[in-house]
Order: sequence, then structure tokens, then C-alpha cells
Amino acid sequence: MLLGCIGDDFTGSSDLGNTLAKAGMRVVQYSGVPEDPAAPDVEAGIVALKSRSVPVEEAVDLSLKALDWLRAQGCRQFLFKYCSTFDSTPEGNIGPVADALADALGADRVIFCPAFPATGRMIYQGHLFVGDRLLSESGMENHPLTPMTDPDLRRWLAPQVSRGVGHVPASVVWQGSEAVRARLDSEAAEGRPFVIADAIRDEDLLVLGRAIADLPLLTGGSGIALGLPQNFRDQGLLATNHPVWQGQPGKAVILSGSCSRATRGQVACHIAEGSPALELDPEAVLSGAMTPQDAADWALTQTGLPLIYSSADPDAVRAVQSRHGTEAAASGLEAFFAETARLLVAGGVTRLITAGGETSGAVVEGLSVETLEIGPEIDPGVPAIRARPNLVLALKSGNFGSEDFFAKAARRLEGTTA
Ligand SMILES: Nc1ncnc2c1ncn2[C@@H]1O[C@H](COP(=O)(O)OP(=O)(O)O)[C@@H](O)[C@H]1O
Ligand SMILES: O=C(O)[C@@H](O)C(=O)COP(=O)(O)O
Repeated sequence: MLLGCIGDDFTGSSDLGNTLAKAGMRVVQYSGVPEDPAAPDVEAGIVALKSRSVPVEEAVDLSLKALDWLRAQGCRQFLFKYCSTFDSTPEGNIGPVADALADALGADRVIFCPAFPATGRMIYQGHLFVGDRLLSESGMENHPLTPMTDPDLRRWLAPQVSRGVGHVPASVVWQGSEAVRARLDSEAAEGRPFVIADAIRDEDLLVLGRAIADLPLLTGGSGIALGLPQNFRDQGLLATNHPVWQGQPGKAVILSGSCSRATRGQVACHIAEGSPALELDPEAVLSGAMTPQDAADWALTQTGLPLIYSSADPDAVRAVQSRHGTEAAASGLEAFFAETARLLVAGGVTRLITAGGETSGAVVEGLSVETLEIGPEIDPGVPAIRARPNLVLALKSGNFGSEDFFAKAARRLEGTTA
């Protein structure tokens, strides 16, 4: 294994896997820290954790365990993948995890770059944009668990970390990788080893990728990985033939716990097309009046592509959270989706599409799937994944995917390219 990655959620990890696989690496995503060694032909291994919104100490502990395992697999470089919208709070978990990984690896300059231009995430003058909106006006200010209310990443990261926070502006990135390296050196020399890097276009990410080829630790969204496969290829380290993706026939079901704007649009599109949809009432789920068995029975008796969703608008989410508490509402709904997924797969479902990072993590953990083979891209940031000989998955990040994503994913998982 060449590149060792630690993802702070499951959809984000598959997003990273997508970037690396598209650029020609053989990528496997692991659910949590594996007990066994990796297969010998894995070039990039991604340990997917559910560490984005857990208490800081737990996130740090899990991430260090993942690092130990990846080091034992012989990795030469390590990447901490977090969300392209920098999902975190003033306490963490991006900063404390990065601090701990930097300590463990002796990293004296570390880049932070969540940019993902293909999905509209761009960083300019240290500020994160989503399309033509600042992060804090993009809808992310209403996120149920990590509301992002400040678009200045330097200001958002600083209280989370024990090191100084610097900046590589776009004007330096546009001068090329040598200039970026010089800037990282000068920032480190002035006590700012943690550096927010501007990136607006894929070309910028490729420049950054070349500049950080020799650094032990990188952090960012999947975009920061764009240039890394070429670094390994240049050293003659990548194999050229990889297993070919095979589609999976059989019953498909969608589970959506994401309340993000894009997902709500996809839910609306699915319903508008006349496809079967079951809206979960969080009160009924949390009181036990609606059980996973009820939901699974409903889906298994539908024809077409059934969708079970709790996705709701910010006001409805806030109302549920104020009645039950944010944590209890989230974990109750996630446990419901996990159990429903288990029942669906036991009932013969072979293609499962999940929407939402936390939701997807709960589902994959609930299914006890340990290794996920990354296949071809469905939409930017979302690959088809093989979980078992008879089970394929698409784990959609909340904000990713076109309006017709659900139907498209079902087709791609089946092996239909149209
Ligand atoms: N109707 C709802 N009310 C309150 N919380 C909800 C509702 N639906 C889903 N949630 C919770 O909101 C969180 C959404 O997070 P996640 O699944 O990561 O989606 P995203 O990728 O959009 O952030 C989950 O913890 C989920 O259980
Ligand atoms: O980087 C990204 O935007 C995604 O890979 C990701 O991590 C999204 O997380 P969720 O929106 O919580 O699914």
C-alpha cells in the first residue's frame, strides 16, 4: 500500500476513493480499522471512520489507530480526508485529529485544502465558496450537526488546533509548485505550519499535489488527492491492470437521512417522477411506532425503485432536535436506517443507495461490511462500490449528485452505463 488515508466519514471516504480510482489507483475502503492486513495489490487504502461528529478524544483515538494500521501496511504518505465544506465545530474534529496525526508523523508543515471544484467548492483568499455563495450562506449554516457559520477557514481552524495557521494564497499557487513549497517553508519558519491552501480549479489542485509529493501528512477534501496518483506513477510504483467493475442485477432500494439541500432536491425529483417513496415521521421512528421492519416490509413489496427518507427542511429538523436533543434524534434515526438496511439485504436487496454521510456510515456499519472495492464514478464524488459478491452500494454525500441521482445510481450499480 502506497497511500494511507483516513476518512472522517463513509461517504467522504468513498468520494476520495473515487478520485484516486479515476486517476488509476487500486483503491479499497475499509469500514473502521481492519484487524487483518490489506490485500497485497491495494495501492491506496482508506480507513473510513465515523469520526466527524463524535467527541474529540474518540475521533483522535480512532484516527491514531487507523494511522498505526496504515503504517503497518507500508504506506509512504498519509491523507486525512474531511468534508469539502470543512464540517467541524470550534472544538473539532478536523483540528485535533490533524494535530495528533502531525505529532505522530513528525509533520512540520501540513496543508489544509477542502477544495473540490467539480462540485463547486473553491477556496480563495482563505475563504470557502460553494458555487457563488460563501460557505456560511450555502445552506451549510443550517447543517444539523456541524453548522458552518464562518467561511474564513483560517479563522475556523485556528481555535481547533495547537499550531499556528497560515495561508498559501491563489497568487502563489498560480506560480507553480516550487512557489508553493517556498511558501510552506516560510509559513512554517514563522510559526504557521498548518496552512490553508487556496484552490479554485483542478489545475490548482494538481500544482498543490506536486508541491506536497514529499510531505508525510496531507489533509483536505478529495480534491487534494487529484495529483497524488501521478506522483506515485512518476516513481514507477503503480500497477496498470486493475479488476474490472461488474454490475449487479436485483432489487434496489434508497435510504436517505440527509437533510442537505441537494438531497432534498433529489427526493423531490424521485417523488415527482412517480417513484415509490415512504417519508419517515421522526416522532414515529423515535417513539418506536414505526419500526425498521415496517419500513423494510414496505420497500420489499414495492415495484420500481423505493425510497425511504427522513430528509426534511431545516425548520422541521430544528423542531425534532429541540424536542429530543440533536444527538438523540441523530442516533435514533441512524440506528433505524442501519437496521432497515440489514433487513432489506436479508430480504434480498442487492443494490443499496444511501444519502448522507452519517446515515451511510450507520448503514455500512450495520451491514457489517468490512471492505469496499471502489468502482466507477456515478456522479462527481460518488463511486459505485462492491461490498459483497451479491451487494453493491452507492454512498452519496449529502450535497452531491444531480437531481436524478437516485435513478442514475440504480442504473450504474446494475452495470448500465446510460
Ligand atoms: N427529519 C430529521 N430530523 C432531525 N434529524 C434528522 C432528520 N433526518 C435525518 N436527521 C439526522 O441528520 C443527520 C444528517 O446527517 P448526514 O446523514 O451526514 O447527512 P448529510 O450528508 O447531508 O450531512 C443524521 O444524523 C440524521 O440521522
Ligand atoms: O468532501 C465532501 O464534500 C464529501 O466527500 C463529504 O465528506 C460529504 O459528507 P456528507 O455531506 O456528510 O455526506
